[in-house]
Order: sequence, then structure tokens, then C-alpha cells
Amino acid sequence: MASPPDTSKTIKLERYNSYLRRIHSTKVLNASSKLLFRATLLIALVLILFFTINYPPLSDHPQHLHHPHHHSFLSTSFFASSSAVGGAAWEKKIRHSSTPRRPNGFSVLVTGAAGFVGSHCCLALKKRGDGVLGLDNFNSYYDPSLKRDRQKLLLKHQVFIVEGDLNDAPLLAKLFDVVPFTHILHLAAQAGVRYAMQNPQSYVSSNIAGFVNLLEVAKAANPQPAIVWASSSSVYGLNTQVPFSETHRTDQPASLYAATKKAGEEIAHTYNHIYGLSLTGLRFFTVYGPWGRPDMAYFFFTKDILQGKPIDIYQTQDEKQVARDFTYIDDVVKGCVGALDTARKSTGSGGKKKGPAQLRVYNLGNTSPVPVGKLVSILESLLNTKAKKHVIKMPRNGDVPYTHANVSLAYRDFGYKPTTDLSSGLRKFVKWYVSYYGIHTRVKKDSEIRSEHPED
Ligand SMILES: O=C(O)[C@H]1O[C@H](OP(=O)(O)OP(=O)(O)OC[C@H]2O[C@@H](n3ccc(=O)[nH]c3=O)[C@H](O)[C@@H]2O)[C@H](O)[C@@H](O)[C@H]1O
Repeated sequence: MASPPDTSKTIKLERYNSYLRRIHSTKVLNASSKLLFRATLLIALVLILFFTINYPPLSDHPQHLHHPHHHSFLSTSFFASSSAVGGAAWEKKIRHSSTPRRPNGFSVLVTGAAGFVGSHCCLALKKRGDGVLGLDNFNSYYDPSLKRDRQKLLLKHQVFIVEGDLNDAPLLAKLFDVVPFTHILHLAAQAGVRYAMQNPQSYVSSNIAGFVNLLEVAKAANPQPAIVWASSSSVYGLNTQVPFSETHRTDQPASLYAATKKAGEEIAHTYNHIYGLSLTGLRFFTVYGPWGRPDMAYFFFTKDILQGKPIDIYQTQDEKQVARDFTYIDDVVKGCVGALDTARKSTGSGGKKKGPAQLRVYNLGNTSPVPVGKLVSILESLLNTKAKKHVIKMPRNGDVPYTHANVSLAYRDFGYKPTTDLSSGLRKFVKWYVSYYGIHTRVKKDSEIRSEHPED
């Protein structure tokens, strides 16, 4: 009888083989995981190197990268470009934009650079050879696409705007770390008289908290910059003496907007007194012109007249015409530049006052008030279109009935002399408006307007 085959050896052999296979596969596994580990290490090293070069540590401003205004750091810059806030490319842009190109040129930080007055001032300063860096939060108080278009215009002239908020102290400190600004032209604000009843907090946040934040950074900077900033004709409030002079009372504001601007003037006094900051407040009188603000009456009147929509023309409670000392943008820009040119250096350093510093306030108006009804009839002529006019009593919305600037102080100190009357200025505005919005209409010549409005 054949003995059954001895399988014990085969079984042993198979076990041995499977043992060998296991050892082998573990070795392979070990080798591949080692490879994976090394590759991961390499990638991590490369990434660390990349971030160290492009994003040096903001150790003194830790919360900056998490600020809501800089979500673009993660969403776009991380993948798409290397010009994120704090990066080497970003710093290069900032330095390039703010470096003067004329002997003894200024290096100016312009806040509100994508705004109406801000964008015009940036261009004027850049054109004469000053270094200009913009700051703007591009908020949506009015159509941000207009702000973006102003930004594009500035970029063509090598003016870079940092996107950020006045209340972002780490960002402001970072800007001063990178650039020794000689001046700040502070024009960022929550503007508009009537909107203050709808959104009071935004006035406190921009015009008070934001201003204080900027002053805190400026006082600590070395060297301290000289600061020129936008106050407002509205601070005259219920003052009845005319024309408004800087010596008249300004303690009766009629709107929260006016109250925050007046607060700004008092805050300026404090920072000048304690820290030796050189501060100049400019009281703008209803500034208008090309690239203007869509929330202002002359702008939305133009839009509504062209669209055949009715417009409200305010009258005082005793049925008198409401009037404004409308001031053309180019005149105001000259005033801003004049104020910068005559601003003396701040005297403090590193947050300590070293001696008395300059503290000034000036009216920048046109010295020639025009009733709103007249403004509308000039627009009607320019646009060859009749407005649907609703004359109504001025709602209790913070508006004052009348403004009229005495500008002799600004004339004495820096030769401020407005030269643009309302019809010439509005003509320039309307020409810009129809071209910007692609409207086909013939805008009347200055001579035609003048013959229709001889007293202007
Ligand atoms: O000098 C300033 O410090 C301010 O100027 C500007 O305020 P204002 O002078 O109020 O300009 P703006 O709104 O264009 O109204 C013009 C006229 O139209 C009248 N007005 C207004 C609206 C309307 O529907 N009807 C009307 O008659 C209205 O009663 C007024 O008489 C800036 O907006 C402000 O930010 C601030 O800088």
C-alpha cells in the first residue's frame, strides 16, 4: 500500500515561502514609505523656504493676516501672485510707489486714495514727482466699480493702492515700517450728510475710531509725518455769521457727520498738543467734478435728469432757496497741495513730544454760493433736457440751508484762490459723465452756457 504522500515538508516549504514574501513586501513597504517620507520632508522644506522669502514674519502684528479685509491673502494672492500683504513683492510695490522722483520730494500716504478727492490728489502729487502710496478699503457706500476704475487710472501713473482699513492698526504700522512717510494726506472718511441718519456707526468707525488709529500710528512713527486731513464745511452747522470764517463758532453741528468731523478737529488738537504732530484740517465746501461721488446731488441729479426721473429740490422751512458754495475739484486739489507744501514737520519722535508743533484749520471753498435750483438749471442746459423738478421743504436730515466760505486764511498762507465757476466746472463734470457712462449727447460749450446763465 502506497503510503500517503508526506505533505509536512511541502507545508513547511510553503510557510517558509509565505514568510519570505511577507518579509519582502514589508521591505518594499518600508522602502516606499521612506521614499514618501523623504518626499514630504522635501516639499515641506520647499514650502517653508517659499514662505520665509515671500512672507517674512509679522511678529509685531500677529493678527494682521487674519483681518477680514485681507481675505484676498488666502483666496487669491496665495496661489496667484506673490504680492500679498507683507510679502517681498508687496513691499517692493509699496517702496516703488512712495519713492519721490524729484529732489526733496515728499513721500505721501494718501488715505481714501480710490475716493473722489483722494484719487485727484494722488495724481497731482505723483505728476510733480512726489512719492505716493494709497490706502483704501473700497467699501460699498457707493458703487465700488467707480473706485476700481479710479484705482486703474492711478496704477497707470504708478500709484499703488493698498487695500485695507484705517482701523487695521497692524497694517498701518507695517506701512510705516516699510516707508518713512514725510506726510499723510488723510482723506478716507464716511462722507455724506444725510446718510448719517441711516448708518450712524459707520461715521464713528471711520471718522473717529479710524482717525484715532491713524494718529496713533503716526505719533509712534519715526520720523513722525506731517498730517493734512479733510474736515468739512458742515462743522459750521447752525452758525449764522456769513461768509463762514475759521474763527466762527463750530459747536452746533446739525448732523452726526458734522459732529464726527468736528470731533476730528478736537482730536487733532489733542495729538498736536501731546505728541507734537503737525496737523492741518481742511474744511471742504461741497466739492464736485469729474470722477465725483455718486451720492452727491449734482451727480445723481445728472443721472436722474438723463433718465427722465423726478428730482427733489430742497427749500428751507421758510421757503427760501437752499444754497451751497460748490467748489471745483481742481481748486480743492491745489488747496490740498498748498497745505502739504506749507506744513511744518512734526516735532515729536517715537511717541514723545519734543516741542510745539503746527496746528491749522482752513476753509477750502469757492466764495460764491449758488442756490440748488440754479445748479439744476445749469445741468438742464448742459444736458439739453428739462428736469422733472419737485420743490419740497428740506427734510430734517442734517442739511444746513446755506454755506459760504471766506478763504482769506488759505489765500494768505498758501495762495489758495478758487478759479472755476459752477457752470464751467459742471460742464467738465458732465463731459466726463457722458463719456464715462457712454451716453451719446452733445454737451454745450462754455459760451453757450454763459449766455444762458449770464449772472453766473
Ligand atoms: O461741504 C461739505 O462738507 C459736505 O459737502 C457735501 O454735502 P452737501 O453740501 O450736503 O452736498 P450734496 O449732498 O451734494 O447736496 C448739495 C445740495 O443739494 C441739496 N439737495 C440734496 C439732495 C436732494 O435730493 N435735493 C437737494 O436739494 C442739499 O440740501 C444741498 O444743499 C458732501 O456730500 C459732504 O460729504 C460734505 O463734504
